[in-house]
Amino acid sequence: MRRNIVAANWKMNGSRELVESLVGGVKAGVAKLDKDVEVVIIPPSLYLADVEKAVSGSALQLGVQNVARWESGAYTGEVSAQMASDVGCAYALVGHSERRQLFAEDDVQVAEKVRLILASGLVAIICVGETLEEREAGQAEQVVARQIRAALADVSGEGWKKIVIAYEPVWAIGTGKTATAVDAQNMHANMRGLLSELGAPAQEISLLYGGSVKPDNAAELFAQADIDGGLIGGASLVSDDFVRICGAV
Ligand SMILES: O=C[C@H](O)COP(=O)(O)O
Repeated sequence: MRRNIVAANWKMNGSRELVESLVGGVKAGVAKLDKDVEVVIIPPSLYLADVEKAVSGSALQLGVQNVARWESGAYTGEVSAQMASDVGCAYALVGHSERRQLFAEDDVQVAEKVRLILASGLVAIICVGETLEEREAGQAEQVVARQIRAALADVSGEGWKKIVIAYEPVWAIGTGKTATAVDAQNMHANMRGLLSELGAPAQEISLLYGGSVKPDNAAELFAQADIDGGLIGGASLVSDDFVRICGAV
């Protein structure tokens, strides 16, 4: 179902102390917002239980940053989609550019993970986006379309209700450079067009923007017709900033 979503990807940051201070602040701040927005906290897996405790009694949702390509078994260090669901997650990130670049996660693996995420009843937040070289070579749309087609290869029917796509230009992640609102909107409109082509209920799917979203640029980005919220990295680690971003929806 299409809805406004703001998700906090803590990446490999955090501690029990941070969980307490940050989630407490976000919980209180978001409760005061008069906004129709689903707020998702995506901490490192080790802190999921702590965050779950901290968000209890609020509407904040929980997500996992990555899941394994396998259901269960001898895969030391991995965490399955089913486990994420078991400990209270509602969302799973998949295909983040850091996973693609640093952990060689390719389109085939992303599709496998999407299948397992949906089979476990979680919503998949599928991350897509081009590098600076790809953008400068005029291939941004092509790259994003390839990533989306691959990730959604096995999705159909009810599965579409569990799909969210986050467009994150790689050159904008953690760099302070953001796509202009117009460029981001154009890409999101293309993505929605592609979803229609693929037989998805495109108007019902939430599309997020990520990449250096801050309190001072969030409102303009979120005001675009095809941008339904954001995937926030650095600014999600500062409670006031993150709450202001949630309020910008
Ligand atoms: O998952 C979040 C994105 O990678 C954006 O990170 P950032 O807000 O630090 O640029």
